[in-house]
Amino acid sequence: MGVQLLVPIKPLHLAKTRLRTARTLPEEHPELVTALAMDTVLAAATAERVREVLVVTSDAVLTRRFRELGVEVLPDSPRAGLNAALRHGDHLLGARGTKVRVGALQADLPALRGTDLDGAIAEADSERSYCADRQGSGTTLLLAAGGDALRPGFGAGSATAHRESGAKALLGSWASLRCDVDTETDLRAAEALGLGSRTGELLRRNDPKPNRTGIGCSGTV
Ligand SMILES: Nc1nc2c(ncn2[C@@H]2O[C@H](COP(=O)(O)OP(=O)(O)OP(=O)(O)O)[C@@H](O)[C@H]2O)c(=O)[nH]1
Ligand SMILES: C=C(OP(=O)(O)O)C(=O)O
Repeated sequence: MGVQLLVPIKPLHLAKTRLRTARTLPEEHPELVTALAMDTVLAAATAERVREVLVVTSDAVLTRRFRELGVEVLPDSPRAGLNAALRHGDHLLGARGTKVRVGALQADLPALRGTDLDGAIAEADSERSYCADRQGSGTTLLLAAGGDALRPGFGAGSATAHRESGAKALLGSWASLRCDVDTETDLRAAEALGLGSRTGELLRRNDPKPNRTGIGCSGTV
């Protein structure tokens, strides 16, 4: 049957404000956010237990870029906020009559492996379930039970919120599914696991670090 995964992404000019890494130039930040999300979505699409991956966004550039890749994009909720965006996506699928089993996947999992996602979906069985991030506080994946509503509780401390709302904690190791990237430290952790090609290429292009001073920075000095 397979899961329909909603991947919410903020407008590029608002996204990933904590991820001001010195490894990309400020003007490259939208490209970094896009690369993280594309690596996430393309990896998720390789999972055998995933039927389709749908991006939820109001950003015109992201909409065009994902559609060019053949990924369906749902319009964001008129009401701001991550949980509203997810409820809106869930509602749109229900209204179409195409809803099977919905899940929400964070858009910042650039080391994701389809096999880890398959492992989590298998462990969830048919129950409403969540996978916490590597710190144990956030949530990287939330799966609804069967054709039920998703009931997302994302935000600070969402792992606890999801557990307290009755969702089952998924306990497998799945390092690539738990490694969401909010900070430079997270980006290094994802890199150690192996980044997807888009994020990896963007960072490699900038190694050694971007030269903001105009003073030579390659080779020895
Ligand atoms: N479609 C949509 N996605 C959202 C919205 N708010 C947050 N998201 C997405 O939800 C995910 C989790 O949000 P955060 O981890 O807080 O990411 P962020 O807000 O981009 O990062 P910071 O600015 O560093 O807090 C990210 O993929 C966001 O792009 C929203 O209003 N609409
Ligand atoms: C919104 C969340 O993401 P993050 O921890 O990445 O901010 C969450 O985990 O619920």
